[in-house]
Formats: sequence, C-alpha cells, structure tokens
Amino acid sequence: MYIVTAEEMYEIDRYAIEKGGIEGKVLMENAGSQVAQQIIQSYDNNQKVAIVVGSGNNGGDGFVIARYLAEYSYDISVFQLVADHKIKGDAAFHKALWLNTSDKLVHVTDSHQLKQRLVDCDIVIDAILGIGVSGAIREPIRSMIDAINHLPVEKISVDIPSGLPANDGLEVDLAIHADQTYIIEAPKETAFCEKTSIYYGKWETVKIGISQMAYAKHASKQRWCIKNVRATFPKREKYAHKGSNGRGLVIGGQQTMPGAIVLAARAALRSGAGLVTVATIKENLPIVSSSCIEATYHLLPNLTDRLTDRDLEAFEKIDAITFGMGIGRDDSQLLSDLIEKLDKPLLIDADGLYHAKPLLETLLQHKAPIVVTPHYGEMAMLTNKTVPEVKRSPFSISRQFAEKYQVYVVLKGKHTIITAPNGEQIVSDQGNAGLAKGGTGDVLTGILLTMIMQHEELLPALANGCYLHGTSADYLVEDNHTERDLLATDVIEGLSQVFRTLS
Ligand SMILES: NC(=O)C1=CN([C@@H]2O[C@H](COP(=O)(O)OP(=O)(O)OC[C@H]3O[C@@H](n4cnc5c(N)ncnc54)[C@H](O)[C@@H]3O)[C@@H](O)[C@H]2O)[C@H](O)CC1
Ligand SMILES: [K+]
Repeated sequence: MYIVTAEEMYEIDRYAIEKGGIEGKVLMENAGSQVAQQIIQSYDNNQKVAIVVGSGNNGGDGFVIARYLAEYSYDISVFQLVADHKIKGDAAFHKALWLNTSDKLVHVTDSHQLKQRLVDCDIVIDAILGIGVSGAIREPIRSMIDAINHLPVEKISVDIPSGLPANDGLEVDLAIHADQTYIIEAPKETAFCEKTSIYYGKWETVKIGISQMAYAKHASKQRWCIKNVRATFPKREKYAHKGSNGRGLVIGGQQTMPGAIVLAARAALRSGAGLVTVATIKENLPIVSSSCIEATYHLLPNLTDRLTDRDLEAFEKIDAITFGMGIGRDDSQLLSDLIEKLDKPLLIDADGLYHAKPLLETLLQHKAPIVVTPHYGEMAMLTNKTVPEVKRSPFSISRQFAEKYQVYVVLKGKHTIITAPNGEQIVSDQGNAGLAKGGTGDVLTGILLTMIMQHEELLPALANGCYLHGTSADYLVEDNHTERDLLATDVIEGLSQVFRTLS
C-alpha cells in the first residue's frame, strides 16, 4: 500500500484522468459510492445522518455519499457550509445530481446554526475539507469544526479529518476528531505521525479505480505488509552452509551493559545468521558467552582505543557489522576506525549514534552502506532538533538526513519509518506498546544485522527486519503474553512463529 503527500495524490489523480482516461466526475462518483458502501456495511440505516459539505471536491464526495445513502433509506440531510458560487466543477455536477432527487439541502452560515441543526443527529459525515486545505482554518469553518468536535455524535471523515493537512511538518491548528475515516485510495503521511494519527480514529482505504502504475510513477512511500515481506524475503538455500548465511559482528557492551549485546547477538542468530561474533571487553565474557553459547567472541582491551591490526584481520571475513549497543558515551576511536578502515555494511545503534554525531560528514566516505537506527530522541540529537519537531516531521526529517549523509535511516516508533539514501521510504506499523521497554531496540538491531546480510537490497531488508520484530511482538501479545509483561527476550523467541507465516 502506498502512502502519499497531497502533491503526490494530485499527481496520481491527474495521471488517472489524463493517461488512464477516467473523468474526474467518475473518480468522484467512485469515491462517494465506495465510502457509502463502507458506511452501509457498518452503520444501521435507522440512524439520522448529517452530511456537512465544504467548497472543494471533498464536499463533492459528500454529495455522492448522500445520494447512495438515501437510496438505502438512511434519513439524510446535507448541510452546505459555503455559498453556492463556491461549489464548482465536479462537485457542482454531483451537487446537481443530489438536487435532482432530493430537496434536503440546507445552507448553514455559522457555527451556532450548525450546532442547532446537528443536535438530534446520530452520525455526522465530514466532507468539509480534504487534502486541499491550506494555512490556518478560516472562519466560519473553524468554529464549525470546533462545534462538530463538541457534539456527542459518531463522526465519520471522508478522505481526511477536515482541517488536518495531508503532509507532515505542520502544526495542527484545529481538525475534526474523527471516530472513523474512509481514506480515498491511499493513506496520507499524517496518518502515520504521532501528533496527527489520533485525528483519524479508525481508518481504512477505499479504492476508486486508480491504477498501480500511477502510484509506481508518483509515490515514494509504502506501508509494508505481509504481501511485501513474502515478495522480498530471501529463500533459505537448500545447500546453504553457515558461511553463506552471513557472518555478523556485534560490537559493544560496557561492563555495566552486557545485556544489550547478548540480545542483539541472539536476535541475529534466531533470525538466521550463519555466524555471529561478539566483540566486547573481557570483563563481559563470562556473562555474555554463557547467555549466548552459539556466538563466537573477540576480546577488545577496551571500547575506546583504535582497532589493532589483529582486530582488523579478525574482522576481514565479516559480512556486516553493528556497533553501539551498550557502548556508553565515553570518547572512543572505534567508530571512526570502522568507518575508515573496514569496507563493510555498518549499522549504528543506541549510544553508537552519539559517537556518530561528530563523524556525520565522514559517513559519506564509507564505501559500503551505513544504517542508523535512532528513536525520536536520538534523531533529535543527530539533527539538532527537538523531539516535538521530529514528531511533527518524521518523514521530512528522516529524508533530509538520509539524503544529506547518504545513509539508511530506521526511525523507530509506533510507526517506524525506514528511509533509503535516495529518499524512498517505507512505514512498518507492526508492533505494540509491549515493545516500549529496554532491550527491544537491541533485538531489532540483531534482526536487522541478519537481514542486511541476507538480502540483495537494503531497503526491503530493513523493512522486513522491522516487520519480523513488530509481528513477533503482536503474535506474542495475541497468544500468551500481554503488552505489560512482554520482554525483549520473548520477542526473540517469538520470531519462529513469524517465520512460519512467510512461506
Ligand atoms: N484521487 C482522489 O484522491 C480524489 C479525491 N477526491 C476528493 O477531493 C479532495 C480534494 O479536493 P480539493 O478540491 O482539491 O480540496 P478540498 O476539498 O480540500 O477543498 C479545498 C477548498 O477548501 C477551502 N480551504 C482551503 N483551505 C482552507 C482553510 N484553511 N480554511 C478554510 N477553507 C479552506 C478552499 O476554498 C479550497 O478551494 C480529496 O480530499 C478527496 O476527498 C475526488 O473526489 C476524486 C478523486
Ligand atoms: K474531510
């Protein structure tokens, strides 16, 4: 499923009209009829329904919905919130069709009137503003949206809750707090941002006849689901040997944080890595090696000095490296050596990201791919922004960072956003609040390490890793765990259940 900005949706729309030959009126007919079908399936027709329409094509969809719901005997009234002359084009066409069969159109000019009109309704269908909204909401629409939000009715938004922008990056002024949103064709960016997703309520998409070709041409983001995973997941070779399944290196683990590397190493092995080597200090060896007996170990005298020739030689056969779990924030030369002296895919996580901050310009010199896996706080640190700023613009900030430093970014959150150096993005929205615990990030890193080694392309590799991690947590919470008791180690054990669903 593609995710779009408003500009991309308009391009896709234009493509469908110009290249696909479907008239705008037909797209609007399809949009309204599909939304109406969803409503018919979910809401009884003994309810009193108010459809509130604005001036644009979102309002046009509202007129089509009215026509279909009336056919199914819903008690419908349409409230037009703008002057007649503002309704033009396809919306005017569908308004005329509504008026051909019904006289239920009421003009409302202020919020007081609207409140009185809507007070005995059960459902309000919000077709006031769509993706064409720009700037702060103007009066009287502003007070009308506020009035609707205060009514104890079911609120169903068409395409997007009115007032909400489609794109990330804007402070939300005022928008309908929908219970349900029927999104036309493709979810917009704000459905996946922490500060704005709440406005959508539950949501689903309706298709209106636009071809996938239009999306392939104009959309740059996808929501990752099992279909994508099955299409891109590497098959395990029948005659595979441990060397052909990837040799991963996990570097990290201060004396006070040995658990992080255990989790990463075990997750990498459970995800199917052939060999995992853990490079850490000798004080950690007894605990780490007894917790992960399948890994091999490489002792570092400390986590601060440069890599020796002996280290570099030992790492020569490695296929990919992850650095940073439990590494601490003391000055260290390790990361700059990994960037300069080892030509291997490198994943930087946790405290490793603090070490990466002063080295960002040097990342461009690394010949193999670099992946950074920050959560929102770490992303704010890397980009000199505040956490609220990152939450407001997770797509744009990730893209700018990935393009500037030519790295892959996995911005971890409820909706994890994965960005390639060319700006292409994937959203992985599997997982649950049980993952909001120490250690789950280390598990993700281990899974990603293996995925990096086993896929040809990195973007699907990272997306598949996030899918495995989130879905493992989802299955565990469905079966024998809850969000409260789920632990990072459970997520590792849950991976086998996810793998079974992939073939
Ligand atoms: N392929 C599709 O996705 C289709 C979508 N459809 C629907 O069309 C809307 C987008 O229509 P558009 O006319 O471009 O925009 P709006 O409906 O959002 O209306 C814009 C209109 O609203 C007024 N306005 C803008 N900003 C403000 C503001 N800040 N305060 C007050 N008023 C504002 C202004 O008059 C603008 O002209 C999309 O969401 C779908 O619902 C089609 O049905 C078919 C294909
Ligand atoms: K709307």
